[in-house]
Amino acid sequence: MNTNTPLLTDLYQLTMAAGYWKSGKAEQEAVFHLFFRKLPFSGGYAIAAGLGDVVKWLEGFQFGKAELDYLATLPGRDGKPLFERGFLDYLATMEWRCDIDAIPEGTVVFPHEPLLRIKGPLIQAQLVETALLNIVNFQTLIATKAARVCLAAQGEPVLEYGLRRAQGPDGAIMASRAAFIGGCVATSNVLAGMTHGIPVRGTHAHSWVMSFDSELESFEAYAQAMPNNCIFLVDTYDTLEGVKHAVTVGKKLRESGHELAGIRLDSGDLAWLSIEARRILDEAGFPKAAIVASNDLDEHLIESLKHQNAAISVWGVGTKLVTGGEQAALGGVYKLGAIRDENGAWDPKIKLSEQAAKVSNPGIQQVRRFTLDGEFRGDAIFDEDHGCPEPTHIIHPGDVQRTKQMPEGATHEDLLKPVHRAGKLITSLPSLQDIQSRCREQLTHLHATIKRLQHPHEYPAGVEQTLHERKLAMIKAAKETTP
Ligand SMILES: Nc1ncnc2c1ncn2[C@@H]1O[C@H](COP(=O)(O)OP(=O)(O)OP(=O)(O)O)[C@@H](O)[C@H]1O
Ligand SMILES: O=P(O)(O)OC[C@H]1O[C@H](OP(=O)(O)OP(=O)(O)O)[C@H](O)[C@@H]1O
Ligand SMILES: O=C(O)c1cccnc1
Repeated sequence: MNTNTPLLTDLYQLTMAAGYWKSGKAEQEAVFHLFFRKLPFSGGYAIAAGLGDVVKWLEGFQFGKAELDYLATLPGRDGKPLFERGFLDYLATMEWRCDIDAIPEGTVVFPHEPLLRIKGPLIQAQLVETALLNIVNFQTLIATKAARVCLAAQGEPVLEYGLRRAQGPDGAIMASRAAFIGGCVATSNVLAGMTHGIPVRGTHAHSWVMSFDSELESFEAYAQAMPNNCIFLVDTYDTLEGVKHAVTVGKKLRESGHELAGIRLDSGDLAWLSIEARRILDEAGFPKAAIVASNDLDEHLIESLKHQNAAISVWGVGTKLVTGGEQAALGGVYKLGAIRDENGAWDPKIKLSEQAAKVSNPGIQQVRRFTLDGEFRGDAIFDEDHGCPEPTHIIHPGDVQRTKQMPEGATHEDLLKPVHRAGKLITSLPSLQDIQSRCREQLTHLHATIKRLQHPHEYPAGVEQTLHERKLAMIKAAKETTP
């Protein structure tokens, strides 16, 4: 199915677009920000991901004949066409003309920070909301999960095994991409390998063993067929007997000039079995044979197995990685920050809420990150139109009592970088490998307490004080004028 079309959207984006067109607001310049309010997995950080696919999706942002013909068939509540011909003719000539600034993929990010900023004709910036959220929410969720899993594995390789249990074919490809960004070294998903250049790896299933009269016979046949990819799944009948069969075949492999790459454990007590398997392999002269483990793993189980001194050297993680496990979605949102008035001045916009953390930030936002002694020390969300005063004070987005000054002597960097200008890509996008390296490097700048799984320390990310004060004034004014 081709999802590279502007129809990958909610109908209400198109009804609003028709409204903007009809009321003469379509071309009015607006700024939207895409951000999330709450970190996933009760964690201490998230990893930005999805921008590469956003850029690809926007390459297909044209209303072609098929799309327009379909839209022309949609009925309103009275049975007459929902969309006027004039509006559809306008869509037919539409070309993507917005500016995009984005936090590069693989960057550690925090609540309320715009991951994407879209500036351009109101109608266009509005029409892309749903697809951008779909792409960025999912990939940021999975890249974050992968980073957590990989940190728990303490640098040992993590393989992504999720295709069979992912949320559909497209979700699986995006999950493989995001999992690689978060630190997985390879995927079992061959199409993701071809599409994104992710290394592919694989062992064999229980069915292979079961299709032979004995396990030993199955390993021997596999060694004949795949002498350069021998990782035997040893738990079909009796795991430690399976390890011994792997050793028997490993010795024959060696005689033919090949090496036993390892074994895979997929059930039972993975700590005890891995320790026993390691002993058998070492004593038989296979100290380099890897022990791969799989079976419903996630970051918590991996951390527990590490505490139990499991002798696992490669981690195969599927379902809980590619689906997000305990968290099915990242709740990222897309909000209007400002709109240009008739005089050409930016008019900041705010969405009110009873909950402080749900009141949107007004203006044209940028994120400034402060680094001291190689450690990320805090982020300030500020309005680019007003600048970021120094020294910089930030206010906690959900609790105005909590303020913090960014440390003196810290260096700083603005995280949102130009990607599109007037609809054209003006930067070269990094390779997936470079994005993965960035993610790994970024995580080294976070204090260990922010990365721990249980009750992590909260990273200081907040609204710059003068922006906060303007926001308070806008809330007050809005409450006074709202009937
Ligand atoms: N030492 C361990 N400590 C904590 N959890 C473990 C340990 N060993 C295995 N597990 C996990 O316990 C869960 C249950 O594993 P177990 O193999 O007993 O059952 P299972 O998944 O039903 O087995 P099967 O795959 O054969 O159906 C799995 O998620 C597995 O990863
Ligand atoms: O547990 P996950 O993290 O989702 O990892 C993927 C799982 O998929 C396979 O099991 P499956 O029973 O589908 O097939 P197999 O064991 O016969 O290979 C594999 O053995 C893993 O257990
Ligand atoms: O290659 C493997 O071991 C594999 C692939 C997919 C799912 N589970 C295991």
